[in-house]
Order: sequence, then structure tokens, then C-alpha cells
Amino acid sequence: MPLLVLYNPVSGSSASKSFVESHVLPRIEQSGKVIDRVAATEYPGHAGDILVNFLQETSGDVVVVLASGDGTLNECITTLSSAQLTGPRAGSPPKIIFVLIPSGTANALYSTLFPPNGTPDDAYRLQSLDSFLAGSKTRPLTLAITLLSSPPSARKQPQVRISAVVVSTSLHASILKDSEALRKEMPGIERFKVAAERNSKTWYNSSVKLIPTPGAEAVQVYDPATKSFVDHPDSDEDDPIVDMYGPFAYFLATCNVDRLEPAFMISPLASRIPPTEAACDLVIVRPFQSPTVSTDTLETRDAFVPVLWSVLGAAYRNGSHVDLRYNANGEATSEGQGPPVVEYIRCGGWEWIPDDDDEKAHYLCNDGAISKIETEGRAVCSAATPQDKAGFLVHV
Ligand SMILES: Nc1ncnc2c1ncn2[C@@H]1O[C@H](COP(=O)(O)OP(=O)(O)OP(=O)(O)O)[C@@H](O)[C@H]1O
Repeated sequence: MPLLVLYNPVSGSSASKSFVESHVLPRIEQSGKVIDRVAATEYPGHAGDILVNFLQETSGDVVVVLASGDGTLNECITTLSSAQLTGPRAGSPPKIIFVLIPSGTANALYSTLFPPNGTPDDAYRLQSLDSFLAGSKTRPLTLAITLLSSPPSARKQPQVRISAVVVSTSLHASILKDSEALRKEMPGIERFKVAAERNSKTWYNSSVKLIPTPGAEAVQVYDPATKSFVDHPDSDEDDPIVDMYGPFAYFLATCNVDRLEPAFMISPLASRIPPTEAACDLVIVRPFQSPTVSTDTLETRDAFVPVLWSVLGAAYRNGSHVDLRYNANGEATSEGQGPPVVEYIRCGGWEWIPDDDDEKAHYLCNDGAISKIETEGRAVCSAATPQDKAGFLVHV
């Protein structure tokens, strides 16, 4: 199988080049496998171009040893998903089998597939490579495909965004948008915390539709009492679509991952109760679910900040936010029978239709990249099942 070693020299702490040269290339060579090309990205978007060129010069399924973060993986998948391959490859996209060398800031996919236990060492980083060299298992990636639609009057084609990790709006999209500007002064994950504080009092006005997975009759919602998914009370076989109204403080969908950083387990049920078909796990916080919030004022937003921090803090403690409940004072607690603080949904797709006059509700993050939904537009996301002969897989 053709083998490409591809690294992003500026991802994470910019250590991928030396790690590839000192650990990855020697290990592959010792195994007797032939490396067809070693390439470094030279600019944003370059990873996809390198991969397309490599495909045009080879045949059959290919292996890509990728030393980067999630953003570069996304670039490979996004470019490939819309590339017009020519010659023998025309009309028959191959399987791309990724071997991940975690070299980014967050490494969400890698740390989900290989949950860290203590400080990562070289052996930790080489597990996907070891799986490849041993001819071990692969796992297909589910893709979340988001269409950014303009208002019908604009008569424009929707823009497509593909994600293999996360699609979000609200606080998470704001954090990613603002943290990019902090990257130079804070190369590590602390920039996400600084950006979170700056956005903690913002609520986002939007309406949402939730659509079940093809194999389920109803949208699924996590029930902390039974610690299982149950049919959403507003979804059944006759009328499966759930309508949800804001304001929203947090709205985030993941696929393939249970965490966005090694310790930030925001969608823990993805691994505790794995989906049986392509699905998005949605983590939603709506302040009006609190028994003490019924208006959107500066005071209620101020008062809600501790609830939001409780959710995000509990996500860092083994994803325990999914079991938080409100007490009578509107505090998030891990006891009692109050309403769940987090609405944890499993569905096949969703729509986000931001209120026209709420500019911040128009930002969307997909695998770290920020897009803006047009005024009167919407984002429509669905989880896609990988095909048999094409698609993206990862060595695990
Ligand atoms: N040579 C380059 N110079 C500048 N930017 C580059 C170069 N090569 C790739 N990039 C860009 O670097 C960005 C960050 O890469 P990547 O996502 O792999 O790392 P990260 O952001 O540190 O990690 P993570 O996504 O896991 O948090 C990508 O969006 C990519 O477009």
C-alpha cells in the first residue's frame, strides 16, 4: 500500500519534524515497509494538496502517517471530500488509512482513541504507528457534514464544512474564535481558558431542530437517573423532529471523540455508551432550563456564570457534567432529582437557525476553523456513515 509520511512543522509545540525524524521514520524503516514520500506542510491548506498529489501518483488504498493536530487531519479530509481526482482515480476515491502521531495542541481524536494515563511519553505517541506496523485494527471515521445555507432569496449553493471531531456554536465557537488570536503568546491549551473567561456571560439566541439517526425512531436524550439514553419526550415515530429554543449558553456536537483535549471529556457517552451508527453527540446548556432563570438580563447572565463553570469544570473531571442537576437555588449539583443542567442528545443531524439580530450566534466552529453563518441563514449538520470502499480510517 502506498505510504505517505506527512507532518505539520508548526502544529502544537512545533516538535513534529524532530519527532518524525528521530522516532517515526526509523521505526517504519526497521519494519521493512517502504516509505513512498515524506512531506512537510508549508502553509495552511497544504496538507490536502500534498495528499491529492500523492493520490494522483499512486493506486489503491493509501496509508498516511500524519504528525499533526486535529486541524491538519481536518484539512486532509476536507480537501479529499471535494477533490476532483483524475485519471484512474476519477470517480473512485480510495480508502485513506491514517496513522496518527499526536503533535497538535489538543489532539482530540488521538487522546480519545488512546486515553492518556499520566504525562504522555514517546511510547504513548507511537501507539497508532505500532498498530499499523503490527497490522492491527482500524476504525472508520464518522464525518459531520455541515451545510451553511444563505437565505432562500440569495439563491446561492450552501457552503460545505466537514468535521471529524467537533461542530459547535455558542461558547465553544467563541472560545475557538478568540483563542486563535492568542496562539502566539500562549501556544498551549491555557489560551482556551482565557478565551472562555472572556465569553462566559454571552448567551446565544437561536432555534434548533434535532433529527434522529436513521436507525432510531426518535431523538435520544441521556437520562441521568438511569444513566442511559431514552427517547426524547418531544420525539416519536410519528413526529420525530425536536424543536428547541434558546437562549443557549453552550451548543456543541462531536463525532468520533469523547474529549476535545486529553482531560476535557465533553462528550463522555461517546465512549461509555458508543453509538451503533453514524451519530452526533450534542452537549447543550440552556439557561432557561434552570428553575431560577426565566429572563435574559445582565443580572441573570452574571448569576449563570457559576453554572457554566460547574459544567466545564465537571467535564475536566471525567465527564461528570452529564449527571449534574439543578437544585432549588439554581446551583449545579451532583445530587438530587432536579432538572439536568446539560441536555446530552444523540441524533443523526441538527439545524441551528440563529436569530438575525444576534451576531455572536452566527459563528460556527468545525474542528477549530471558524465560519460565519449569513444573516437569515442557517447551519444544517448531519452525521455520515462511511462507505465500504472509500472513506477514512484510523489505526487504533
Ligand atoms: N507550514 C505552515 N505554516 C503555517 N501554518 C500551517 C503550516 N502547515 C499547516 N499550517 C496550519 O496549522 C494549523 C494548525 O495545525 P493543527 O491543527 O495540526 O495543530 P494544532 O492547532 O496545534 O492542534 P489541534 O488542532 O490538535 O489543537 C492548521 O490549521 C494548518 O492550516
